[in-house]
Amino acid sequence: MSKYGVVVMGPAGAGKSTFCSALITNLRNNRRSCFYVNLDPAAEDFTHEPDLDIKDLISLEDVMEEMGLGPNGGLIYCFEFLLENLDFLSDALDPLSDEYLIVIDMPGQIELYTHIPILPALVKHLTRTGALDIRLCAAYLLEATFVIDSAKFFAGTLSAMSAMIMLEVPHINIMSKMDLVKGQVGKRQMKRFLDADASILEEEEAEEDDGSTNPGDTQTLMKGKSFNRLNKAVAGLIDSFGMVSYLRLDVQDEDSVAAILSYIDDAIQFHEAQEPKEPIEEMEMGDEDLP
Ligand SMILES: Nc1nc2c(ncn2[C@@H]2O[C@H](COP(=O)(O)OP(=O)(O)OP(=O)(O)O)[C@@H](O)[C@H]2O)c(=O)[nH]1
Repeated sequence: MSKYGVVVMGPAGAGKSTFCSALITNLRNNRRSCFYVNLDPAAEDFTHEPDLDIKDLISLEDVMEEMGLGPNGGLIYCFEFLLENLDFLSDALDPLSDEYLIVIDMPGQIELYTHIPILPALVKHLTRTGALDIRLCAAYLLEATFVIDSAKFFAGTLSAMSAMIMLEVPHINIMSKMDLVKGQVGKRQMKRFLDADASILEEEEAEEDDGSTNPGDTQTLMKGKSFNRLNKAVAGLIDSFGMVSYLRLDVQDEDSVAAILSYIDDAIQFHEAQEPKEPIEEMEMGDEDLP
């Protein structure tokens, strides 16, 4: 048995910090030990004070001021600095006993999860056998009201998929802010997206062909017949990964938070049962892993 943790990711404003807070409340109410790590160097207000805060190592405000960087460049700089100072994490996480769930709140800039190797290097450090050896699960949040049309749904799902491929840890998708999906039409619409398949695009192409529309959901991924094959290929790709299932989250509803927590527990245990442990020598981080 080892320590385990969840990395909470997703675009800006998706509800990551609110979800972390709901998760911590649930864990504490059930007398489970948790350790809250804030890795957003710009985050200010917290419902639960972080046990470890990247701002104690480096703050985005200072970096922007002193290095003359903008918010995105500044964020990358903060993470590069964190990677050069991994003892900041190790010193705090290493002494924790095995029953702790470590909740890691990430910033909303999705480039961190999609195309630069910073987060994979960080995850490697956290999970490395013989070092911190934390069993990690990734939770990727997308906001329900944002993904209620298929263009945004597929764009969001592709970014979630990209994070999954980059990190190589058990991954769950979460549709957040479900309380904002109102009315029968909205709920019916959302049901199609919670467990979607490529046929969503086909249905919409048929609707466009016969001129009919679906309230609040009239876009295909890319409009126009010439894009039909590309739309289908993208949808088929997502389908083949089995990635288009979302857990629903309404932070006001404790049952939805508890259900997600049990998925996190299961994902980590399943992964632990499946994955042979990698020896520490093979996981040594080389220069090529660093950004
Ligand atoms: N109605 C509703 N609002 C929510 C929910 N979760 C978050 N919010 C609101 O959405 C806004 C953004 O929430 P955060 O938790 O700060 O989102 P975040 O993903 O951490 O944001 P960044 O750190 O800026 O990327 C806040 O105003 C929250 O109160 C939810 O489940 N329902």
